[in-house]
Amino acid sequence: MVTRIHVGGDRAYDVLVGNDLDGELPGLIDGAARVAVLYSAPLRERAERIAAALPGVTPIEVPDAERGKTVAVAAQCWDELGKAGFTRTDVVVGVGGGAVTDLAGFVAASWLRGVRWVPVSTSLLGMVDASVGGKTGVNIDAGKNLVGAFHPPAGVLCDLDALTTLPPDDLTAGLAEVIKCGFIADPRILELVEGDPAGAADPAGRTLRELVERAIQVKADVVSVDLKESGLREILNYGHTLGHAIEKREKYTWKHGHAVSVGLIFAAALSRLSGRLDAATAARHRAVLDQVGLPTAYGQEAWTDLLSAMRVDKKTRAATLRFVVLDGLAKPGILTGPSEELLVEAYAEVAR
Ligand SMILES: NC(=O)c1ccc[n+]([C@@H]2O[C@H](COP(=O)([O-])OP(=O)(O)OC[C@H]3O[C@@H](n4cnc5c(N)ncnc54)[C@H](O)[C@@H]3O)[C@@H](O)[C@H]2O)c1
Ligand SMILES: O=C(O)C(=O)C[C@@H](O)[C@H](O)[C@H](O)COP(=O)(O)O
Ligand SMILES: [Zn+2]
Repeated sequence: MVTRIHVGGDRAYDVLVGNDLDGELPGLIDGAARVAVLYSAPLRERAERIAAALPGVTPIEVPDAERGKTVAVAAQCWDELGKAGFTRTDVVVGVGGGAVTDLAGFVAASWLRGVRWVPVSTSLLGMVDASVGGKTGVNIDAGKNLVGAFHPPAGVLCDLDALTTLPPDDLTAGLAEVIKCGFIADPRILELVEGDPAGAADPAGRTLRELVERAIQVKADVVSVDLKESGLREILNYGHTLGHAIEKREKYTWKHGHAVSVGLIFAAALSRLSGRLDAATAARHRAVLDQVGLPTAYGQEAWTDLLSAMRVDKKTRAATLRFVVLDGLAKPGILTGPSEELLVEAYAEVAR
């Protein structure tokens, strides 16, 4: 059974969730004479299978994970498109996790000022988050995803079969974004994870499929009305202000989902300490993240680095830091300009 989740707005498309979805791809690249297929080594065979059914393929193997999400790799991809004579009716396909699809989307957004692209999402995090919503980009030394573009895909394929080969640690990392969606919008997600943590991490199970569909729906509902993050979309950044700072400090060697997990503890602490969230809901963050084996702590000595990294967060306005917080379960809001004292107090809950 294929589930189709619609993403609305000016450039609407569908996210398909199911098994054995490769046959859907030719329909999404209609009219293209050339297709660039971007992938990294762990997805080589999958990409080759997909490429076999497409016209005029330029295969582009990129470095794996965050090592591929750089300006230098994007420039190599542009060179390949140039050599292939890639035109405005051609299509970029990204086969992989969030890092490869963010790169592929950015290459598509910047080539000839924007050509079509399709993420074939193969990681849990990619399915529930990175491939949906049109945020594309690369990391630079100054910070995570600081160079990029909003460029919605033509469609998204989330083939659940791919999750059976995903390393367990990466599957767990994806659960951080799923749990984030539970706190900001859909508490049923939290009940499902708390009630069946093993099922939540079972790539062939029904619990995980329901989690995938629910998390995609949360994201689709938000980006359908606010593609360019003029307001509502900021809620999807819950846990990310500190999370991205950790990724930068770790020179992008930490998994995004792991950093977001620590960031969720910080965001919950900020919400509680600013008097906006009850203690039980704040404590529920650590409990559920612990249950699935996600990290919830980071070093005390890192604080100064993290604070300066948070200053370049995209939600910052002038010198004012802004954080997504909760005013209750599924009631996200913004905390503007918290005192450094409050930030330090909240960080003590991460560093303990
Ligand atoms: N654009 C967005 O809205 C958005 C949202 C959330 C996250 N992101 C980005 O997504 C990235 C994280 O994505 P991720 O967690 O997928 O990490 P990732 O892309 O680095 O993939 C993790 C690892 O799993 C491997 N892998 C992926 N699918 C596999 C499969 N089916 N079988 C075997 N190995 C497989 C990858 O090759 C990689 O080694 C970060 O860069 C983050 O910033 C973007
Ligand atoms: O789609 C969004 O908007 C999000 O904030 C989702 C996040 O999970 C994701 O990591 C996103 O890439 C972060 O965006 P950024 O604009 O803070 O780089
Ligand atoms: Zn994220």
